[in-house]
Amino acid sequence: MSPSALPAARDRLRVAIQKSGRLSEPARALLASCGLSWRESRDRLFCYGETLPVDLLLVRDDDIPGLIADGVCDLGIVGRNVLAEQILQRANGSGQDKYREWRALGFGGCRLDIAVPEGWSWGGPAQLQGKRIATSYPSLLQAWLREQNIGAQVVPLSGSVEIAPRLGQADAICDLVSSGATLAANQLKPVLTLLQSEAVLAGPVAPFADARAELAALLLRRLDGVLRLKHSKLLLFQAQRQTVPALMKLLPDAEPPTVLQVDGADTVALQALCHGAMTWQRLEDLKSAGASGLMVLPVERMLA
Ligand SMILES: Nc1ncnc2c1ncn2[C@@H]1O[C@H](COP(=O)(O)OP(=O)(O)OP(=O)(O)O)[C@@H](O)[C@H]1O
Ligand SMILES: O=P(O)(O)OC[C@H]1O[C@H](OP(=O)(O)OP(=O)(O)O)[C@H](O)[C@@H]1O
Ligand SMILES: [Mg+2]
Repeated sequence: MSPSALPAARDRLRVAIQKSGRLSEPARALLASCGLSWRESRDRLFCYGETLPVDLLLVRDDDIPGLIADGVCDLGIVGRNVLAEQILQRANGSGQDKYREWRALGFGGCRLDIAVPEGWSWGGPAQLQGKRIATSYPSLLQAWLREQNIGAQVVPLSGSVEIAPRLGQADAICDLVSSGATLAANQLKPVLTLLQSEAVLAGPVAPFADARAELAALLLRRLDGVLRLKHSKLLLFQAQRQTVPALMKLLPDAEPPTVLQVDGADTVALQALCHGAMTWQRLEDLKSAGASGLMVLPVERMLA
């Protein structure tokens, strides 16, 4: 799109998410937990924001970076794997990035791995010299091969990459791995990780120059609050004052606690916001160190 065709100033924010697939439900749930709600359209492609002027566009995940680059959408939720691949592809053409990762969102985790037939004894990246590698991420793979100074042939495929070695199309593959079940089913083993991926919020490199700037800042503030509290719990307990330092050593992930005197004696009540997982084992360790009346409460929202 030429600069003159850029969309006019807008006072609503448009966020693209995957229409259907692995990221669609968690992306929607995350935005809803930021206080957004939408009126459903009949075609389920565009949802009008009701609580805030933030609309949703439901699309194929691969289209999200391009929609942001063209200014059709302001923000998008997409896998880092897709974003990184398209940033490289576009950089080849223009040398300029128009969008970037704004926040990692903590779901949709997977890796972009190189995998080889189980029968290979793996001796390191140099073993890929002169080999054919099938992938849906040709730019990321090409960039890595260049960096490693390995001459290998990249075989681009849009899907079912794991079957390529069995079909004789390639010697190795470079594809997304989560549980590893698909690799195992195809007698392949992972040997290298090129990228650790998760869903990310993508947005333009240049700041918004109209009302969208404030809306994006509001959304980011809420997102940060939600992401920060994802695993956080409020821990309540009682203890003897002299045991508090030892107990706090067991809570390195806690914010400085609020300490309240319970009676005239030495007993105090503590409340501490803990950011790590509050497992049974941790509660039992606290009890052994002198804590009593332990209670773990969920934290829904926080505004610093
Ligand atoms: N096995 C996996 N485990 C976890 N996350 C994954 C896995 N495979 C892919 N992902 C992540 O989820 C994203 C979306 O995957 P999905 O399979 O839904 O995409 P798709 O088939 O390309 O969908 P679309 O129809 O929107 O193009 C991927 O880009 C990646 O970030
Ligand atoms: O390590 P695993 O847990 O087995 O997951 C890895 C598989 O998941 C994805 O495929 P998907 O299931 O989305 O199929 P598709 O790529 O054909 O759409 C990815 O492309 C791998 O093939
Ligand atoms: Mg896709």
